[in-house]
Parts: sequence; structure tokens; C-alpha cells
Amino acid sequence: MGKSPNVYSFPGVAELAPTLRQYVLAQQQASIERHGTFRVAVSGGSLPKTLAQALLAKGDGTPADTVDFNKWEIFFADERCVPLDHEDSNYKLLKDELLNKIDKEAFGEPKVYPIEEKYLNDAQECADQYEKQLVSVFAARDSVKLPLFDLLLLGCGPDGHTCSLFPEHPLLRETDAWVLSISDSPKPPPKRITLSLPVVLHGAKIAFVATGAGKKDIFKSIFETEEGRALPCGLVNEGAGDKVSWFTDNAALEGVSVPRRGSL
Ligand SMILES: O=C(O)[C@H](O)[C@@H](O)[C@H](O)[C@H](O)COP(=O)(O)O
Repeated sequence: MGKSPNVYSFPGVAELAPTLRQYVLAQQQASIERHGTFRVAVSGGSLPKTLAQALLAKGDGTPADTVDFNKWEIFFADERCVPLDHEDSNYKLLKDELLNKIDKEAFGEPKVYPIEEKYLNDAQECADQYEKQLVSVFAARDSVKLPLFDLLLLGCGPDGHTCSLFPEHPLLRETDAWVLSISDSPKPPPKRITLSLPVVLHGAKIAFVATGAGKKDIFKSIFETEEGRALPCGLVNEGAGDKVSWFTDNAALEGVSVPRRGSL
């Protein structure tokens, strides 16, 4: 890819949120201009909370600073195979943190694509059916090789995983399927579905949101070492170059040698 990812660093989440908002709304605007909707994939973890902080903030009222949720189509970059009202569900997390708090009168309502509960017992079936949902939105598999998300909003685990793509896992080598199942996730719960690495890399923009001193070691590895470049987050950096942006904080980047900026 050649070009490096953009790394943005802030004193903390409160300072990061307005820039994340600006970034997401710029992608929203560009996507609506391109094709009338904004197709986003989101992860679980700490992301929904930070995203809510960014998106539920009071804008300045201009179109460029207004979230147009009616145009949003939200998918899950990864999901746990549990009922949608289960404490482990990424859908529930997003609903509790963001969706339920949207002022729908003012900002509209996103179309959300959760996994289908009837397939929960079989992770592979759950993944296949989720892929079918993607096919129905992004066009038939025979007409597009990969779905094109306008924006993927992802986390970075302490081992360098992203979505439910874990270090050295065979799923990282999958080149055909759009959505994969995993039954031995090292992070509980074990049964999950995840977008494949080629789908992530194909995204128009990819943003990692990861903060706190707990990320220091893994950031050092990802940004400074060969080994780290082979971890799932490192592979996204390598494969998607400057389509990737990292929204992080000074605590996570302490002692990490990577060029960073404090604004877009
Ligand atoms: O379903 C999941 O487990 C998440 O999608 C996962 O991939 C998460 O994004 C990372 O583990 C980072 O989590 P934090 O943001 O909490 O560090």
C-alpha cells in the first residue's frame, strides 16, 4: 500500500470525540453524495460508547455538522452469537449506548442490521445468513466481489485483534467469504461472526478507536515491530495504508514511535 495510516492523538476521550465526530460526518457527507446512503460497520468493546459521545454531541446546526441518521445503514463488523438482548450482544451494546439515545425527531433513525436470532445455535449458519443480508444490500455476490463499506469503525484488542479476527487464526487467510464464523474465540464468548479481512481492507475508510494506557504495549508492537505488523490490526495498516485512521490518546501512545496529529 505504501502510504501510512493517519494517527490522531488527544489528551483523552473527551478531546478525541469532537474530532471523531468531524471525521465521521465528513465520511457521511461524501457517502451520501456518492450513493445516497452511509454504510457503516461497527465493532463492540469500548467503541459504541465513544461513538455515542461523538455523535450525540450538540452540533453547530450546519448541514456539515449534522448527523443524518435516516441515511445511515449500520452493520456489525463482528457480533457474538447470543440473543440480541443478552449482555454479551454487540447489538445490545450499540442500542444501549447509542441507538436508544438518538433524538429521532431531530436526527432521524438509522437502519440497523443485527444478526438473526434463529441461527444462533450454528455460528456458521449465522455467518452465512449475515452475509446474505450484506448481499441483499450491497448487490449480488456475482456482481460485486466485495461489499464496499463507506466506513468501518473498529477497536483494537490488547493482543492486536480487530473485529473477531484474532492473531494467527486461520480465519485471517480467508479470501472468499464476506462473513466468517469463529467457534474458538480467545476472547469470550467463543462463538462469533466477523467480517473477513478482505472486506475490512476493501472499506472506503477504516477508523480504529482505541484509548488508554492498556493499549500501550500493543501499539508499540503494531507501530514499531515486524511481528506487530503481522497482527490483525497491523495487517489492516499494511493492507489499507492511508485509508486507515487511528483515533487514540496520549496514554495509549506513550513511548510509541509513530508520527501523530491532534486534528484532521
Ligand atoms: O465483539 C468484540 O469483542 C469487539 O468487537 C472487539 O473486537 C473489540 O473491538 C476489541 O476487543 C477492542 O475492545 P476495547 O475497545 O474494549 O478495547
